[in-house]
Amino acid sequence: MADRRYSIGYALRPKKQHSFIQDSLLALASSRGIDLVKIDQDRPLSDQGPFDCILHKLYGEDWRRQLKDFCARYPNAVILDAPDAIERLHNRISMLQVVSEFKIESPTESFGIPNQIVIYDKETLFDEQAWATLKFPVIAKPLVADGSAKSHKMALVFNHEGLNKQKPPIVLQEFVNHGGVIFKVYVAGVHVKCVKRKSLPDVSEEKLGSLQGSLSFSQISNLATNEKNDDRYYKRMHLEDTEMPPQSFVTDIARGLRQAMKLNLFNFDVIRDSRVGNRYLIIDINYFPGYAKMPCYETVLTDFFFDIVHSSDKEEKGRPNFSENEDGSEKRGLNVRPVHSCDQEVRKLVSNIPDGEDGALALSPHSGLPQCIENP
Ligand SMILES: Nc1ncnc2c1ncn2[C@@H]1O[C@H](COP(=O)(O)OP(=O)(O)OP(=O)(O)O)[C@@H](O)[C@H]1O
Ligand SMILES: O=P(O)(O)O[C@H]1[C@H](OP(=O)(O)O)[C@@H](OP(=O)(O)O)[C@@H](O)[C@@H](O)[C@@H]1OP(=O)(O)O
Ligand SMILES: [Mg+2]
Ligand SMILES: [Mg+2]
Repeated sequence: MADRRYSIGYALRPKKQHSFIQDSLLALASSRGIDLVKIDQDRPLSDQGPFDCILHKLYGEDWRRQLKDFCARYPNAVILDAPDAIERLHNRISMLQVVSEFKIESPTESFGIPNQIVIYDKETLFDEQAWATLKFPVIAKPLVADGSAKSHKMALVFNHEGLNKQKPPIVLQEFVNHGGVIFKVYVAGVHVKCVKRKSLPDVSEEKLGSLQGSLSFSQISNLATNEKNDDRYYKRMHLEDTEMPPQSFVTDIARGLRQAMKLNLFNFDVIRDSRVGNRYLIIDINYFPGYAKMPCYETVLTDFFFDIVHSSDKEEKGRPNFSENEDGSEKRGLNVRPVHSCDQEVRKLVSNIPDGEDGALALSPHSGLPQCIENP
């Protein structure tokens, strides 16, 4: 009997669809028995499918209702992810509260969040006592993180004068010097991948005295990145010398966050506190981020989809810990394999482009197709 095929419906905004649903992803998923099918947003969801799983990044009451109706009709379908779980990330306070909800054992590294307060109105903004516990510079971030352009508009505030311009409700978060490099950790179920990006430069005490008011910016780490965050990008952005945080440490944080939030698809931004060297601060968590910028995104996402549809076979659907071993430890997926040259693998699959000299390809344990291998 032919192997069963699985169908994953996706509902994304046009920009997201364009970046995420690439031919290379469709082809790799298809080769492993998974069809990614576009959901027609002009028709009721429950009239479409059936789908084994729904992948979505849409908001609003109508969409929630549609998901509910679909689940009533297809109770075995997996929804990635539950709207209530995603909701927590739409507020920058509840977003980071989750960081205190789990612990990890590490003899050398520690993690947390920067000092921060929330300001709901102008009066409190002018009330010195409210922010007496904070040290300048601070970053003023809109409290709401709903994906709108406005929700990404931030300001680096150097002194009291700079606070006057800010429009509550905002979070005031201490700016922590971190060497101008941010780590973005992409999570798809048990699969975890950390990349480096350019960030705001450090602000020295001497410079702080001479800086006026505030400086506005938006999505700084996304500048110049519609490209993959690979070695070429690191070289161009002079990031190649920055040491990565230990992979086991970021994987442990990813698992803690995933289980506490009950989310499968997110990334989190981490900075390394320059004053403490081995202390890491989580500053942002995003639902369904720009995975396509991650090296090997096709392989990571296909592995994840494979986990999901096969765990739903075993009626473990929707559980964030679907891929744990019997003793409770996680199957690490991508993390345990030495990897290099992933684009080649996918290009070969899509268009039969032959391997170059460095195209050392390993065989997939599942399909016999070449696996994504990354630079060690
Ligand atoms: N506490 C902090 N200390 C130092 N730099 C920070 C801090 N918070 C934010 N930044 C810098 O500001 C940038 C934007 O902040 P943040 O990630 O919170 O915004 P965002 O709009 O939610 O970003 P994204 O595009 O990742 O969703 C970060 O990438 C980092 O460069
Ligand atoms: O495309 P979307 O609108 O989902 O934008 C998301 C963007 O992904 P993109 O690169 O695909 O644009 C993400 O970038 P990376 O962290 O991966 O760099 C990050 O900025 C999210 O915060 C954005 O989601 P939002 O907060 O605005 O909902
Ligand atoms: Mg961010
Ligand atoms: Mg964000």
